[in-house]
Amino acid sequence: MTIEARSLSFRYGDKPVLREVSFALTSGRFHALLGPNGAGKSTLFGLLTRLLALQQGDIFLAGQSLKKQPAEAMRQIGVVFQQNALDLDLTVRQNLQYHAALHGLSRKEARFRGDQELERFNLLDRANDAVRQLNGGHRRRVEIARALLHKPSLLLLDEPTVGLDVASRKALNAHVRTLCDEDGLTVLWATHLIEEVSNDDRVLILHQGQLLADGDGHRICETEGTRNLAETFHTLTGAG
Ligand SMILES: Nc1ncnc2c1ncn2[C@@H]1O[C@H](COP(=O)(O)OP(=O)(O)OP(=O)(O)O)[C@@H](O)[C@H]1O
Repeated sequence: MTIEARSLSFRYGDKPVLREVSFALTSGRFHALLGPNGAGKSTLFGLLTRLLALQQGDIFLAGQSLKKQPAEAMRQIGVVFQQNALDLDLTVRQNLQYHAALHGLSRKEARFRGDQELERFNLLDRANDAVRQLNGGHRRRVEIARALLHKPSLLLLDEPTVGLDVASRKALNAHVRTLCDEDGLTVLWATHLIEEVSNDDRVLILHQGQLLADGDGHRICETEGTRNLAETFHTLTGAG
């Protein structure tokens, strides 16, 4: 399942934040949305998840406009926002079950799906622990497991490694990549950290609300005449 943005522009008041942003993600691939702080990544996520209302342009999910089929379309999407959104005082399992109920899963299904995801994320033994007892990396894993409970085909992650140490960042990034390889999940991973992006990824570089590059990492480097993505990112945005 793919998502396509067509000519998205967005402003807060009279401040333009996104300008004519267009792209189409490829089903089953890991896509890195790379942009410095303030580039407009979270705003773009807000539009893709309908937290923000479209102002200009449209978004298509599996060919259907979000304007026409919002509820149906949203069932295909799982989201992990930048801010941790788990209830720290509930257990891991309770957090998952609560979220599953919001998606209309029965109690039995919720328990089954929750435990299935926890097992896959190597967290089943922590199911009865309060989230507060988990380290940052494990909390993020629970959030991703939660986002996958309703079996979406597209996973959006907005700077999911914020606040994690280097080892946890690497592990989380690697884990999400396996979800693409093993489950055919389409992933859009927003980050300002070049080390989370690989040359083989599809890379979208956003800067000051404009998409400056979109393509396979190595191709972008060829086009820009740069040695690697870090240099490309720096040349295009001044960041990195
Ligand atoms: N609610 C808001 N009202 C006004 N301006 C906003 C609002 N939210 C974001 N902005 C501004 O819009 C621009 C893009 O912000 P956005 O959060 O989308 O970028 P980002 O790439 O996600 O950056 P970060 O990683 O720092 O969150 C920034 O200049 C930000 O200050």
